[in-house]
Order: sequence, then C-alpha cells, then structure tokens
Amino acid sequence: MAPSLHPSIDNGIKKGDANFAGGKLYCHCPSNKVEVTLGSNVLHNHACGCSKCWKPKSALFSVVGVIPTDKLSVTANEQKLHIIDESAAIQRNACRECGVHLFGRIVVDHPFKGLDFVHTELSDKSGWQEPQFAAFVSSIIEQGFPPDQIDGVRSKFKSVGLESYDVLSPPLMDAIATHTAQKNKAKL
Ligand SMILES: N[C@@H](CCC(=O)N[C@@H](CSCO)C(=O)NCC(=O)O)C(=O)O
Ligand SMILES: [Zn+2]
Ligand SMILES: [Zn+2]
Repeated sequence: MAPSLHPSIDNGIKKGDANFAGGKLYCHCPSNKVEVTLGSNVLHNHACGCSKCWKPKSALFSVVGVIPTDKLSVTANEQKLHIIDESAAIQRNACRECGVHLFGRIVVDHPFKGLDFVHTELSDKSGWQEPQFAAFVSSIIEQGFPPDQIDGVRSKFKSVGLESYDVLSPPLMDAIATHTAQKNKAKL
C-alpha cells in the first residue's frame, strides 16, 4: 500500500470555501481539550515535509497554513500548552498531554512575522483553504524516507494538483528574499 502523504490529500483535495469565516481548533485530548479560535480563514495552506511541523499519525506530511496573529486566540485550557523549541524561528505551541501543535508563532525578525502557523484539520468544520502546494518534499528523506521512492511522492502530489518544492513555493521564497534584500540594504 502506498504510504499516506496526509489524510486530506491521499484521496484528492476538497476545495475550500472563499467566504469561510474561520472556526475553532482542538487538540486530541479526550477531555479538557486545548481550544484555539481563528477569526478568519488561513492563507498559504500547504503540505510540509519538514521534520518540525506536526503530522497526524502515519502521515509523511503536515498540512499547515498561516493566519494573522491578531485573528488567533487560545480560548480554553491554555495552561496545557508549551513551546517545543524556543530557539526555532517558528515557536510551536503544543499540548503537553497529546502532543498536537495548536499554533506556531514567529517572534523573531522574519518576513512572516505577524503570522501564526496552524493545522486546520484540528477543526470540525469544512471550508478552510485547501492545500496550495507541497513544500520541503526532500526533507522526508532526511527523516528516513527511501530516496528511490521520492518520485512516487512527487507524482502523487501532481496527480492531486499540487506542485512539489524542496523549500517553500517560489512566491513565498521571493517574499523571503525581498525581506533579506531590504535588511541587507539597511546595513549598507
Ligand atoms: N530540512 C529541515 C527544514 C526545516 C525548515 O526549514 N522548515 C521550514 C518550513 S515550516 C512550515 O512551512 C521553516 O520555515 N522552519 C522554521 C522553523 O521551523 O522554525 C527539516 O526538515 O527540519
Ligand atoms: Zn491535548
Ligand atoms: Zn514544516
């Protein structure tokens, strides 16, 4: 059986709703769930193969999108959250009990500062923006995926309409490079 890329990708992608207004995310604890309320849809939703993003059980990829920080609030059981790695650019706030990542916040100078990274599969609503592309695909090899099977992964993404990249998509990489160029100019 082919390995699961992600449950929301394996059987084809369901398009989101352009007028979707947001909803709540819940961790996987059976009770006293951490609850996060999002006041809008997400942007730049994508599959991510990196080793740091939270993936559901047995999936090779995470699906992660961004939302402005001021549209996100923790509305229940915040005391269960802890930051996985304080030194990472994206500070991933996870539930201490079930391990699910509720949101990742950028606190350092970064082109995406002001945006939080979230996993819309933690919501019980549909209408969230669908994944737009696959990022950090080769990173799954770093985590042990057989390199001779990576073409199959890229083909599977293609068959559901997603381009594969080994970093982020070109428009997002351009935004990061523009930010770096501006910082470099400021130093001259
Ligand atoms: N090969 C590494 C790549 C990790 C990486 O750079 N991840 C990206 C994308 S995360 C969501 O798109 C990133 O920006 N990371 C910053 C951070 O995690 O703080 C690996 O697989 O670990
Ligand atoms: Zn939990
Ligand atoms: Zn990632």
